[in-house]
Amino acid sequence: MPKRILIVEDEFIIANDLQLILEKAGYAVIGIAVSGEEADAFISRKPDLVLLDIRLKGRQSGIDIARKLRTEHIAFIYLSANSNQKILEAAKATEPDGFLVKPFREKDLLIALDIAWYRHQHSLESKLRQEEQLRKRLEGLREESLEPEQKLFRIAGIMQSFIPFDFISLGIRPMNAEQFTDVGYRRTGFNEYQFFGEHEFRTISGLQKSDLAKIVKSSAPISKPAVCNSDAAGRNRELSLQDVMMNSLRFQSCLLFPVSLGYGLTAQYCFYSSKNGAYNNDHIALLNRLTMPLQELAGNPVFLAAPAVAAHHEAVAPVFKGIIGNHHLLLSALDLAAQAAPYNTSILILGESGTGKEKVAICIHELSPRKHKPLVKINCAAIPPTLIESELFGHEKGAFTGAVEKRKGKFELADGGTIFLDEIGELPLSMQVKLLRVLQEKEIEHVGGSATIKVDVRIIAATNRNLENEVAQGNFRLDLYYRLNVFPITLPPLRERRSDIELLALYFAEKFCKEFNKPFQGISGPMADAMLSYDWPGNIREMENVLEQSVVLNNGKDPLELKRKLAQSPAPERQSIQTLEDVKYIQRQTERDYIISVLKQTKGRIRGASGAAEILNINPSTLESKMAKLGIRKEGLDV
Ligand SMILES: Nc1ncnc2c1ncn2[C@@H]1O[C@H](COP(=O)(O)OP(=O)(O)OP(=O)(O)O)[C@@H](O)[C@H]1O
Repeated sequence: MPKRILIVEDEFIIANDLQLILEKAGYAVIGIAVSGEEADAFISRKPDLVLLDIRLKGRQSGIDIARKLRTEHIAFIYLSANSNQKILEAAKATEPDGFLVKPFREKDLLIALDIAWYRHQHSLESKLRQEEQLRKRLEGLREESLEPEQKLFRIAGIMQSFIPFDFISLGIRPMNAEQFTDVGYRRTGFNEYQFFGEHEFRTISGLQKSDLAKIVKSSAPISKPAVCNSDAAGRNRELSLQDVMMNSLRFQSCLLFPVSLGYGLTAQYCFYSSKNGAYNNDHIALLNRLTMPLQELAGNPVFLAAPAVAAHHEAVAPVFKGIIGNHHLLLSALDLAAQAAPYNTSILILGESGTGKEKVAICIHELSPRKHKPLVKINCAAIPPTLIESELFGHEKGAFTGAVEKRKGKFELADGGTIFLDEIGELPLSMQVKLLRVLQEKEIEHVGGSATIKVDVRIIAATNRNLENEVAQGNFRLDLYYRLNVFPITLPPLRERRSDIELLALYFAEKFCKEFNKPFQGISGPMADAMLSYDWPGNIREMENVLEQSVVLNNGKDPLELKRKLAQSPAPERQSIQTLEDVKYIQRQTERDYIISVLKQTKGRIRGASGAAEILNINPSTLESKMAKLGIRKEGLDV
């Protein structure tokens, strides 16, 4: 059946042209609306996709219509000649499935439609599947005989990837006795929570038992879901428990969701986040759809008598093995990873060099049903452009000089499993077309061969580049970008999650002490201070190197010390070389120092005649990849 398109455009000639192009390409145009009011009538007929001009006749703009389309889950593409930044920002916030700047070519329109439909289908389909899973898991809890506080603990684990929170609580309103009975969990890691009963609520708020109960009793009961942000003006009402929590634990936003339990009782679920503006109508809509199971789970009056359990940390499952940290930015990224892992959706991991993109890719594979099949990694920057096609897709015997025998490519090797395309931003344009074909057709051809080979491979790509900029500069294909960007996950740089520095430092210190068989005597005060105030341009990889160096050069009796200043990399002090690790370490430092000195000589220039790559006689992409691995940043060279 042809896809049904609605055109919302007040310029008659453009609308007519669009209709002709669309019908020629096999789409069914269900109508042309010139205003929001006219569009409303067509939207009720549920088009598959809407082409939407931003400026329209009448009171409503295209952006107003877009908000409705979003809630109705209808795909839409903006068509606009408007480049006003403010309007573009507002348009972006409605999460369009595409954007075309007028005037555009027929070809651009058809590609945009194709991509928009693919993106919409994938995101909607996966959202629905995930929501179904969520409902089933919540309903499943009913069958388990769990203590009330265990129940909220399990609800927390199930909800965390859908509604981001740093704290979740549940209380029954109104409170009858002068007794505080709310329970809560503070998120301390991926699937790790600290229990909060009356004692913990009192400790963090500094309130007496009776004062806390009084606050809850005097807070106006809520009957409708509500979102509050810490920057909301005009707080002239009575202090509520949410205010106490937001102030004491410095939360920036909260979402209150009441469910009626009958007999005048309401269960109040409350989600708190350290991020301002973390909650929106989509979260409320999701909770509304889950009212039944949430009601049944809270409806047990035993909740009222939740025993005060001592604070405990509990790790449910080590799903993200070896990923250290509990900053909310990291945890939100891991939530997304856990959500996407079970499906075949392509994933794009974004983040600066050394933030853990590869590590997260490995975890996603391990969490997917493909875990018993291979995970094949390929660094697109490290392979010379002339070899990359045969590396990825394999070659026939004699396909080129040196191809002495037929060889399988990485895609075939990864069949049934996952391929991790690291530094995807470095992929030459000619290869980008071929990769797009694999994504669309799920088949490859050997270099020098003509037979097509079916492959079943899930793609996880990663980059430290801003791909949108690369697209704008013509270095990356827009269609491939959209295909890969179905599920983006951004890993925060270490300087944006400073609270994890200590945890990571201890983790690496202990790891290397074990590896080099040295007792761990702690980290010296000056080293800890320096690490906490440093910006870590090379992120976790740089920290790992720093700790490795400190352990290698430590005498096993004193606490670890910094062996070089963190801001720059001065020439290494001469050290006694006793083990193979010492040799490897010094080799790496020497290579790092040599590359830095060449880069300083070329004033940071890598490519072109007399660039660092030419002087070092290596490929520029290989040099960039080496720099990333050795934690060298052009910005930090001081040239
Ligand atoms: N959260 C973490 N906990 C512990 N170790 C980590 C964490 N994140 C990354 N690492 C370690 O830091 C190093 C760099 O991580 P990784 O190679 O995954 O980064 P990357 O973002 O893929 O880097 P690049 O962009 O340079 O390829 C690895 O040794 C990895 O094991």
